[in-house]
Parts: sequence; C-alpha cells; structure tokens
Amino acid sequence: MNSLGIHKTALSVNINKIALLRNTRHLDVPNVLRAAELSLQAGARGITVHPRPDERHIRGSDVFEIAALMKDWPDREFNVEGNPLQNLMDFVRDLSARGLPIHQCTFVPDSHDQFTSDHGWSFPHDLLQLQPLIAQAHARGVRVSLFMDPVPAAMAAAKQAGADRVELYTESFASAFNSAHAIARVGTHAHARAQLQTVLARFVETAQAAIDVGLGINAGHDLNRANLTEFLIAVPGVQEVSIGHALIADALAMGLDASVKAYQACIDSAEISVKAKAENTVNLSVTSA
Ligand SMILES: CC(=O)[C@@H](O)[C@H](O)COP(=O)(O)O
Ligand SMILES: NCC(=O)COP(=O)(O)O
Repeated sequence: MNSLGIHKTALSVNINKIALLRNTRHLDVPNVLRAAELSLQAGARGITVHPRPDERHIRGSDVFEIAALMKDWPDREFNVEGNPLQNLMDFVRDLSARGLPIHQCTFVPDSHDQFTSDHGWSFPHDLLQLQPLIAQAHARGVRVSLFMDPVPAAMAAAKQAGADRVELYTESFASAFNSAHAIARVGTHAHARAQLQTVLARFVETAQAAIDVGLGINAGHDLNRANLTEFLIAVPGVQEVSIGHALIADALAMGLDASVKAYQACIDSAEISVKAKAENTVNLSVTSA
C-alpha cells in the first residue's frame, strides 16, 4: 500500500488454458512449465492453476512441477484453486509435506463436471464445513481466499469462516461491461451503461464490506484487457487479479510476454488514475480548509 492507501494489484496468470491445448496431443506442446516461467519473466507477480478432478487441463503433475519452479522465484506467489471438498486439500497437504511453495489456495465450490466456475460459496450453509478446511490450510502456512459472488452481506460470514481474503467472482461485471460497450441500438446503450454502473456499485459495496471486516480482496473470472482498468478504478483495495482465459487468448495473437505486459499496463493505468483522483481529493481538501 502506498502513502495514499492505494494497493498495488498483483497479476497472477492462470495457465489452465495452456494445459488445455497441451492435453490435445501426447507431445508436451505447449509446455505448461515454460509458460509459467515466461509469465514470471514478463513480470507476473504470481501463477494460478486450477487442477480440476477430471484433469481436463491442469494435471496433478503440473502442480508439483510449477511449485518446484516457484522456488526459483521467492518474491512471486503460487495460487492453487479448487474445491476443498474434492481434491484441493490433497495438494495443500502434499505440497507442504514436500516443502514446495503454495502461498495461497482459493476455495471454489465447483462440481466435478462443471463447465467453468460460475458461482461462489453460499453462507451460512457452507460455513461449518469450510472452517476446519481453512484451519488445515492455515496450519500449513497457506493463505485462504474464498471465491465469492459480489454480495456485501456475505463478507462477515467469510471472515467468520476464517478466510484471509475473498476472490470476487467478476463474471457479472464482465458481462455487463460487454453489454454496455457493444454497438447497441439507440436507447439500449443508455440502459446498458446504467446496468453496468449498478453492477459495479455492487462490487464496490462488497469490497468495502470485505475491507470493513478485515478481509483482503482478490478478483477474477472473465477479466480482460478491455474491462480490467475500469474494474480496478471502481473497486477499492484489490490485491490480486487472477486472469487466464483472455490473457492466454491474447497471447495467441501477441505472444505471452507481450500479453502479460499488456495486462500489467492495464493495472498500472488504473493505479495512476486512482492515485491522481486521491491526490486531487487531498489537494481540494487542503485548499478548502
Ligand atoms: C475460479 C475461476 O474463476 C477460474 O480461476 C477457474 O480456474 C476457471 O476454470 P476454467 O479455466 O476451467 O474455466
Ligand atoms: N480466479 C480466476 C482465474 O484464475 C482465471 O479466470 P479466467 O481469467 O480464466 O476467467
């Protein structure tokens, strides 16, 4: 956090989709480990993987190979996502037992055959089953982030469960952003812009509710180069964005190094805007005193 109380948002590159392409041939091409290394060399502050039970993309072996790579990058973070009621805790325990780094685990309530992550945890229903699992991760020195829908009232329960952070599930923002920026018929555009502001307001309220109870804030899902800066300008205190699908798709056109740097530029742009707004507020309060 800088002197104006502005967090530097860390970019964690999710490499699920590199593994998805790799799994379509028995050639180890593209190489998942190399993609992780290139992302770190390009400046990514972390790597995220989501080893789903069906291994449709990230395999168990990938998790241990990337963790071993992260030992060479002590100032970067490894974030492993998954359902702690399925296979995630096995990775938390095994990585820890082998002395391999895992800085954060993100609890995601996905079913085995889910197309993609599309909802967060439900409180108070999930609270009692999550508490001991969060404690197990903490006992191994692993930060816990809970994948959550933007519901301000759920933040207190996430804190009560023992979470360190919440990851705001940003699909509803991405969808509203697309609608607002689509070439719309006259009249619908104003409605779409209003709807985007309504959705953003919900994320701002949720982030403030998380801050108020002492939770850190991550964000992710369907973030891209078009919507990332607007989200980070609007939503306070985002410490990490984990981005995969769009970043890897962009890499197909511009290369992975350039894609990572382009997303970092979106983060930097948001920070400059937020800092300028904060300095302007300070100046105005001084001149009006
Ligand atoms: C939890 C989340 O939103 C993503 O990190 C998730 O990893 C996406 O999973 P797929 O890459 O399998 O769509
Ligand atoms: N937690 C979100 C993530 O890791 C990547 O989501 P996406 O950018 O692939 O939608």
